[in-house]
Amino acid sequence: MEVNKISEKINSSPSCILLFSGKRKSGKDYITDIILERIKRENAVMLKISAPIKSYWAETHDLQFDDLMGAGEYKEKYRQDMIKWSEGVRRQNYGYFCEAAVKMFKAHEKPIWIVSDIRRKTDLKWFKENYGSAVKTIRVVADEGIRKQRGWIFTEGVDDAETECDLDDVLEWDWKIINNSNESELEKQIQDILSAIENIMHL
Ligand SMILES: Nc1ncnc2c1ncn2[C@@H]1O[C@H](COP(=O)(O)OP(=O)(O)OP(=O)(O)O)[C@@H](O)[C@H]1O
Repeated sequence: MEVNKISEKINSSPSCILLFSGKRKSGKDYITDIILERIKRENAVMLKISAPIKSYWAETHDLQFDDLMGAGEYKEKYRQDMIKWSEGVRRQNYGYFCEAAVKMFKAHEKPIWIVSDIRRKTDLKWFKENYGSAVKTIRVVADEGIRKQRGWIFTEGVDDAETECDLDDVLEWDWKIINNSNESELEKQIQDILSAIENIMHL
């Protein structure tokens, strides 16, 4: 028990927080899964800001949390309502769901955090305000044609909504990953990020 307490304390300030954003089907999940796999399990945790929103929605509407988190059609039925509700909460406290995700995934137990679904400038702001230089930002980019091949279809009310577009005019990212299905190019970009993490961890 005591040992757990100590390690929690040591890791209570994360060394590195990777914030990923990108358009639908750019490959955020694909890439963050690879990065998580390559980092030692005991060092990293994956956070999804959408998880506390979907968890609340599942509980209060008698729905399946896993299906809401999945890539299938199930979540689409509830998307607009979840967005509307979460926007109301965010208006009162823009960091509410970021903080809820940190708690939900017990992120403070690990030194490296990977957040796969940053959508708003206020998400960036909250992490930077709270964790400063530990925060690194990554934009995943893929050509529209490639995203279409991966199943993306432009949907009014979704692809033109703030949730998908708020970060389009942010130009400064620590890394931009081009994910057009060129495996060796992607591998090199992932290696750059892993090397940077390694350097940070050895400081
Ligand atoms: N480099 C790649 N090589 C092969 N398949 C890929 C690659 N990148 C993404 N994919 C595939 O494309 C599909 C979409 O990728 P992914 O789910 O990671 O996108 P996303 O940005 O998380 O999408 P969304 O925002 O809609 O959740 C998935 O089936 C994924 O396996």
